[in-house]
Amino acid sequence: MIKGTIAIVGRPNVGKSTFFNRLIGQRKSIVDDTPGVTRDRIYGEVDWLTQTYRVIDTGGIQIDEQPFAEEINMQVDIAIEEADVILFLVSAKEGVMSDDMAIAKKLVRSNKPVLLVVNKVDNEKLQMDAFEFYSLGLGDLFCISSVHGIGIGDVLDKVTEIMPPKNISSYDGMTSFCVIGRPNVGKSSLVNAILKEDRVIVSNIEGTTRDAIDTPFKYEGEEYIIIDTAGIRKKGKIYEDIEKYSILRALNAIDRSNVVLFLIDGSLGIREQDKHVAGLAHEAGKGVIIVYNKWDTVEKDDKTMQKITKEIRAHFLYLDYAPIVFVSALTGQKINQILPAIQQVHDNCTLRIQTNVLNDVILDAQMMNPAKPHNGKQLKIYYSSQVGVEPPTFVLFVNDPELLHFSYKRYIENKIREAFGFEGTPIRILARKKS
Ligand SMILES: Nc1nc2c(ncn2[C@@H]2O[C@H](COP(=O)(O)OP(=O)(O)OP(=O)(O)O)[C@@H](O)[C@H]2O)c(=O)[nH]1
Ligand SMILES: Nc1nc2c(ncn2[C@@H]2O[C@H](COP(=O)(O)OP(=O)(O)OP(=O)(O)O)[C@@H](O)[C@H]2O)c(=O)[nH]1
Repeated sequence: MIKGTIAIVGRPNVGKSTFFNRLIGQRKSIVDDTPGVTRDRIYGEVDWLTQTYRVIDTGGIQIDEQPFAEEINMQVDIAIEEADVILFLVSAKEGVMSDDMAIAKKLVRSNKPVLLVVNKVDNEKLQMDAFEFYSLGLGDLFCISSVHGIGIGDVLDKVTEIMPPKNISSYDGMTSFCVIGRPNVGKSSLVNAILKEDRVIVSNIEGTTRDAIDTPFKYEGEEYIIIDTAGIRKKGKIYEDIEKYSILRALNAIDRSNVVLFLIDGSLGIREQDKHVAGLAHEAGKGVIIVYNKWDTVEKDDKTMQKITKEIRAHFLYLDYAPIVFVSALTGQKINQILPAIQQVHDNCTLRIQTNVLNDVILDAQMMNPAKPHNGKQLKIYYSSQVGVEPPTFVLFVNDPELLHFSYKRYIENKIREAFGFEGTPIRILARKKS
């Protein structure tokens, strides 16, 4: 689980993206395997000791035709809004610049934990030069060289030390969910339809979901909470028009949710941008429900639903576990299917399978269809056990983890799903060598 968000800020050319890539380095290749996810990504994850943090490179958030000072200003605003800890990057090669001072001033006022990180300290001489950054008034400094990978661990140690604890436990016992989707798919309308009262402003102008907060409510004895995805409050429309920023907002909401509703606009059908959104939902390891909205606008006969289901499956192969519901937020058609679906999916996300029952299924699967030998070596699964929930995570104890190939893992996953359901939740399967 993500334990907090780190944002990198700094003026251009101090080495933010080099540092960012260094942080997310070893995980990048895994994440980039998800199809449809933006390649020039500005967010990633870093594992440090036992924790996982989200990292944002604000340097990648740009607005067209904005004066340069405006742009940095916005990047710092976004970091202050989104991050739990801010890493302020400066460069020992260039020394203190006026833009550094402007950023420092803003950060000091923000009351967020800030670490001053002096980059490009490639040698000892530059280390001496770094001292001038004490003049920025941000306290201790961390000298690093992103290119050479020096000093990064000390920064992450400090991040771990000062990261404020996440206050997610207040939502214990409730099912939290968020609604994500391209602009204008009907997110606010759906929230309103679920709540049956106008707590969220609805309008047909793109990017108008604002000023909402997490909304708890009760339905048939169960407690739910809708996690808000609104943009920076009252900072103006410009922020909400930035696609990369809306992705960050969605990530933040997804982190805090048990279940994600991924909305598609039925009046337009599946669009390219939907793939980015779907990728976010899938990567997070949360429960996912695909909601095909504006069903009222679709001309249909008795085959339409089947046809669209096929289309959705073909476009979002990696979300094959997610149930699909067809609704109209406007007319209220089939809206009553949503909360039961959320509840069911959340139950599946937290389902625990008894070890002996699980082992029966896995051993049967293995007997029916043993793994194909690889270089003359045959995979053997001795036993397995479920080690986690949200998402359900299984460890297979095997003779050699290298022998567990993607297709066989897929086969085992399908057998687990056949036996236990798990609709709506991704499943993780890991292989360990039996000791
Ligand atoms: N010597 C040295 N050069 C570095 C180091 N880190 C980054 N650089 C170089 O500094 C230049 C700028 O690096 P970037 O990572 O693109 O900087 P940035 O802050 O992301 O720049 P913008 O994208 O303009 O915001 C590149 O030529 C890097 O190779 C370092 O630790 N030492
Ligand atoms: N016909 C029809 N129109 C809908 C439905 N749901 C939403 N709309 C309309 O679609 C438009 C956008 O709805 P919103 O709920 O504001 O969409 P949103 O996704 O929150 O939009 P942003 O805040 O821009 O991201 C409004 O004009 C809604 O009335 C639906 O089920 N059927």
